[in-house]
Amino acid sequence: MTTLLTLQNETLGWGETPVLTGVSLSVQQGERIALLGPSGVGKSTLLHTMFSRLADQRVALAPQEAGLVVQLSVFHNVWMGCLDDFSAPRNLRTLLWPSATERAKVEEVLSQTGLGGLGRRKVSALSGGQKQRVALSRALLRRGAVVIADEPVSSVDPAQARDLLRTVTQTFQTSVLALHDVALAQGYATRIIGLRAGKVAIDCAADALSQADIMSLYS
Ligand SMILES: Nc1ncnc2c1ncn2[C@@H]1O[C@H](COP(=O)(O)OP(=O)(O)OP(=O)(O)O)[C@@H](O)[C@H]1O
Repeated sequence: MTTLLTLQNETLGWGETPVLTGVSLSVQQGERIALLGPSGVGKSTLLHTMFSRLADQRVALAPQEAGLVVQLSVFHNVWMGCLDDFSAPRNLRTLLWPSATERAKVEEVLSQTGLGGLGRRKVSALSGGQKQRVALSRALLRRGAVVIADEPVSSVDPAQARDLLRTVTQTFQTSVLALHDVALAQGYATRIIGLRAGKVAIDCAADALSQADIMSLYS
């Protein structure tokens, strides 16, 4: 088994303010990890730390606020996922005159996220759920060893959320997703990390946990 990152008794936070203390965990290649816990407990904080510790890997990131440039088209926002694969002049050319091949590559991932045919649409004209799927499409186009995503399907319907997580699983060998839907998390994850009151309260194989075990995070 290959270990991608390890945290050992670490305090995580922003500036002087600790959010999580005594965090010890590692992420192994091939795991599908769901990060659960009440709002504000520190899921994004932990994802941020994991992302920064994976600097030697190609990581696709879908942050909670999506990080989209809403004045640009869906195509351009998705293409951003692979900007660092190309030179600045090539990226400038793509910004102004995307080629048919580039458009087709993006269209392929858009069809996987239910956004087929919307490449030329301005992101500002999309719904919240569509914007979320643009952010996920950008991660899918990027590919990489790991995907880190913060509530990537919170604004889409349950059936679509399951389909999208299946696509994520097929594209990435390793994934760490913050989720708020416990049933969705149990269906997707091989491992669940649960945060409660500033600590890692659960770190366990998903199939070894009952619904009640998980709900204790929220009581
Ligand atoms: N970029 C940031 N700068 C400073 N403080 C932050 C930042 N992001 C989060 N925090 C703080 O860290 C704490 C934990 O927030 P975090 O976003 O990690 O929780 P969360 O579990 O992801 O919440 P939610 O489910 O609501 O997204 C909060 O007190 C929050 O204000």
